[in-house]
Amino acid sequence: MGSFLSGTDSNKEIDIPIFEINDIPGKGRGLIARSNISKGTRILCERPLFTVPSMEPSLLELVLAARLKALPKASQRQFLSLHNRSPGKYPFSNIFNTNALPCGSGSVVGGVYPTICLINHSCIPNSHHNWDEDAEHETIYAIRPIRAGEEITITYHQESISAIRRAFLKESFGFDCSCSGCSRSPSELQESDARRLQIQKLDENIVNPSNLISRPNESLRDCRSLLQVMDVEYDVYAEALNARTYYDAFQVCIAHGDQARASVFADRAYKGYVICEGENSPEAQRVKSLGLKPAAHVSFELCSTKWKTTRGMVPKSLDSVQFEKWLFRE
Ligand SMILES: C[S@@+](CC[C@H](N)C(=O)[O-])C[C@H]1O[C@@H](n2cnc3c(N)ncnc32)[C@H](O)[C@@H]1O
Repeated sequence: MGSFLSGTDSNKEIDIPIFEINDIPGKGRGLIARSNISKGTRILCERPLFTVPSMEPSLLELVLAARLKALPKASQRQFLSLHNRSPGKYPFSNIFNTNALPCGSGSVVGGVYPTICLINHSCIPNSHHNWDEDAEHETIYAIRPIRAGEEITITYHQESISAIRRAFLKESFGFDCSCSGCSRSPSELQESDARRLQIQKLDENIVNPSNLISRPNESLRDCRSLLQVMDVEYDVYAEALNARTYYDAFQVCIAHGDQARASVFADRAYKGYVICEGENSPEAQRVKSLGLKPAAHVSFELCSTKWKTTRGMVPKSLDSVQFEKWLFRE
């Protein structure tokens, strides 16, 4: 448990860790890049000390005490050395709540890690954390180039306006966020908030089943708008974060029988997943195979066959502007 695998560059094993653990003014410990790290590099891969589902505090304290007791002494020390944002009653639960990362997006199960739990937060992070259910480990990938000396960051909280984000970080983790996203001027923050609200709204529209069934053109248009807003809000980070939106666009197309566009969207989703989860992640592999065989998806022609195409019907001679228009049916 808690075993640490070194970072890898372009899937090649590196002997020297590509980061060091330092004290960072105002943040406690954190991870600092020792050398330049390129986008798509696996910085860390770690098994959890343990995983625990969410439960009410007094029960959690008992469960954690039992889990800790079952660990080797060295791992117990690793857990106890993690930051506790509110010492006092329920010490194990408070350490767990300060550090646990969900085992998968939206999961109620959390895992704690000796090194990954030392990574600090940024609202515009340079790295992405991902739980691999099959391998039962958490990975950290660089989602943009990171310079030597720069802090490695992940996000503890997604997509909300700065006031809500900052209140959540204060309440749950006990700090006032001063990341590059939160340190923007008031007018820039206002613009960023407007984009984040738009991102939330578009996300909700895209997953709305009635749009998918009867207004797929609208769903595709929302995917296109979401990609554009993400590019402005997240700049060079967006390429990795956009994987999910490309996969949504894939699902819209395949539900109406359009294998040509679906295969292009799957390829783009795959490229994003490779950056933030690695070539061998289950999601990257699943989306890669859907790019080759879109009709294998469970929703193939689920809503209609009105957009029916074959995979071979992707146009070859369009310039990039025309190709995007074709892709999003504009
Ligand atoms: C998961 S721990 C991260 C590692 C921690 N810095 C340590 O020394 O162990 C979360 C805690 O780190 C600190 N932290 C994380 N991100 C921060 C940030 N952007 N600014 C200030 N403190 C931060 C807060 O004290 C938070 O409760």
